[in-house]
Amino acid sequence: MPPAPLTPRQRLARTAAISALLAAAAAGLLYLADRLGPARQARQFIDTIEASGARHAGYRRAHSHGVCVSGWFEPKPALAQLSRASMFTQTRIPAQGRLSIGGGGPEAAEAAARVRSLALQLTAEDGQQWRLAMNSFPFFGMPSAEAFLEQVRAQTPDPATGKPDPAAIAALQARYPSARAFAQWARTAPWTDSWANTGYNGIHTFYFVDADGQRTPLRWSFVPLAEAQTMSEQQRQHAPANYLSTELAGRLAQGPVGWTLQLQLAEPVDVLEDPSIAWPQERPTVDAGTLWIDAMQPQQGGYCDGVNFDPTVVPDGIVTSADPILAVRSAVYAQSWNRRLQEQRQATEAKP
Ligand code: HEM
Repeated sequence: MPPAPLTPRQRLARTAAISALLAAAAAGLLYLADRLGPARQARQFIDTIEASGARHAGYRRAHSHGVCVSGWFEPKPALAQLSRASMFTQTRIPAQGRLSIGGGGPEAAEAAARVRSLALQLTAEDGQQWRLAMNSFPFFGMPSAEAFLEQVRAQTPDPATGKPDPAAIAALQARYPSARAFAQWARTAPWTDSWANTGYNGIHTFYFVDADGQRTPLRWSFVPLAEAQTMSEQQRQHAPANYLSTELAGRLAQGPVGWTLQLQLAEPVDVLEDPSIAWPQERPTVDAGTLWIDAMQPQQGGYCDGVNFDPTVVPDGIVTSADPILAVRSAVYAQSWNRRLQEQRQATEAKP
């Protein structure tokens, strides 16, 4: 016997049920695309970086060479006015970090690296953390993660020559003004002779959120207290491989080294979500506290080796901007961290 025809009410209920199922499936797919998208992009990034010659088992895929450092941060009252982060009401915040050089392998010559870096992890008494990973350049060379991936590909040595294809590099510079500006910075910026007299820039926009929920867009830099001394090209070429580590150890034997945390406040015209565009120097700044480093240890076996200095780890009172490069960094660093920890575990298990 054929089924009885549906009443209008039953037809409506069936249509509603099918629509609900379709909506749930679509929402599920969107969720999966969102979850898998960044992870897939991160794997692609790390695979490309490794193919460019930077696969050093057990080490970071970038900034592989560095030392662990520790000390404390002394916030100024101005900081607690801009951000309600609980740590900014403390007089001292314990700081752990890592000083490193950009690119290169774990054995890279320290003084020859154009880019130097400072990563930090500040931990509040209530356990909240603020992680930062900054470089000595004042803006990023590429306006998007996709453009940066293109650059990593272009820098991959051609098997025939053992060098990157100069035409590919030139093409990138022709296409991206920020790449040209970066090359100009790399050619002309002073080469200081110490990690301690180098400045480090956050370059991404973050929001500081005060007790009333007021959001201030800003970027930060750590400006060295140590006097700048520069190195000539000849001095750099003849410096021992561990020049910066030895120099820092000598300084720390005399006492702590410091940097002022300087906040640069945005004007309404400033581009918030593109770290390849530096804000004009005349923007107002706030001196927000002092970082002191008083100890260092080798990264091998040091506590910083196992830390992922993901710059999107922020306490309540700091909010990341929608800068897409910042989001990509988070996924890529996790991928790099996973791979190196897995390799370290395998190496330990393989030991007799
Ligand atoms: C799409 C852009 C970027 C990619 C794909 C990328 C990639 C990486 C990777 C793979 C690592 C190793 C992470 C680890 O194993 O823990 C790393 C480390 C680092 N990156 Fe980036 N990076 C990007 C942009 C930036 C920017 C804009 C800055 C600074 C302003 C920066 C600063 C650093 C620093 C300081 C480290 C070393 C952190 C540490 O000592 O653990 N990176 N980066």
